[in-house]
Amino acid sequence: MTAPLLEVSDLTVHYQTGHSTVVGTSGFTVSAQPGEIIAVVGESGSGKSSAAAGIMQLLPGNAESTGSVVLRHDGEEHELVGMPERARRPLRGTALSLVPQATVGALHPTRRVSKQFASLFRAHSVPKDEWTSRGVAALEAAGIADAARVLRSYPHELSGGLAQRVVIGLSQAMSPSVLVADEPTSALDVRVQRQVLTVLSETVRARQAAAIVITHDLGVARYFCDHVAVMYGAVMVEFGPSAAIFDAPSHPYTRSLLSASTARRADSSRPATRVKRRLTEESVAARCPFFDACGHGAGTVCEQGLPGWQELDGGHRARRSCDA
Ligand SMILES: Nc1ncnc2c1ncn2[C@@H]1O[C@H](COP(=O)(O)OP(=O)(O)OP(=O)(O)O)[C@@H](O)[C@H]1O
Ligand code: NI
Repeated sequence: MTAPLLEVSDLTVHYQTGHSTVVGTSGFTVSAQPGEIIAVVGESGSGKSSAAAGIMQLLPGNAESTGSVVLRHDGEEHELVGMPERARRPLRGTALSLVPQATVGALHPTRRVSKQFASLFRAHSVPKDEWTSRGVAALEAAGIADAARVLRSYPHELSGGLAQRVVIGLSQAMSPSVLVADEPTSALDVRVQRQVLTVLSETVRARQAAAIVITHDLGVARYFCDHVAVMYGAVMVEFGPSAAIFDAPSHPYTRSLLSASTARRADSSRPATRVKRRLTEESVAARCPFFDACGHGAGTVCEQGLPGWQELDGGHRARRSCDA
């Protein structure tokens, strides 16, 4: 097995609010091999964006992160946590790239596509005489046939699908080893979403890069991603190959997430929203995050600390102590 491109260990993100410290994500651990796409799923507030921002080290001012995020790019190893921002900045876009949310706003509306490549290339000191050929190559890699014309176009002259290919071309123009996409397509209609994800997954696999894709869409996790991480209450509760997660979900939360999505498809009603607790490091460590919902009463094993990982088959694991 080759060394993973991304190795995240025990990543924790805390937010300082008025008088308390809120946990965004705790103990997030994942690694991605070349060509691998990992989905992160879970309900709103479960810590997906906190994990993504922690990996990118693009955190708001009131946030603090601990743990380790190791990135391998061009034969070099970079530990992003604790690295001074001026050393980290040049790695973004080149070694590690954030795929922006697929909205019209992802492209500058009044600048030709070529200009948007130019600012990227300038920022990363690409020689000027290579800008056009590299822009064309990046667009072609994103499946755009008439790349030279698209490069000269303004965003409003492009269809939504084409604009999205441009965004994906831009995010990979510097051949980053790792892409992080937080809900990349949630603003698009379903048909365009699938086109974008097809391009994204094909380009990542073709380049043998790796991607972390945060999504609310279980279909995306199932059909576009190799592995799935399931989050609940700021912690990862299950991880495994997509087929294992969808065919043999183990954690009671994963099961409820999958059955809620099936029920929603059947009768279009939404599952009941749970009351959110503000999580602290103590409350995360105290019990299974799904304790309130799984029905096992007080004093049971579920309440005796955060369950450790149980290894199942083929890299599939779940953080569970009870047999619910
Ligand atoms: N800037 C912030 N300041 C304080 N708390 C925050 C901040 N950002 C996130 N949180 C808290 O961290 C927890 C995790 O939030 P996060 O945004 O990571 O979840 P998410 O899974 O991405 O949710 P969504 O699906 O709604 O995007 C939540 O309790 C949230 O309230
Ligand atoms: Ni989010």
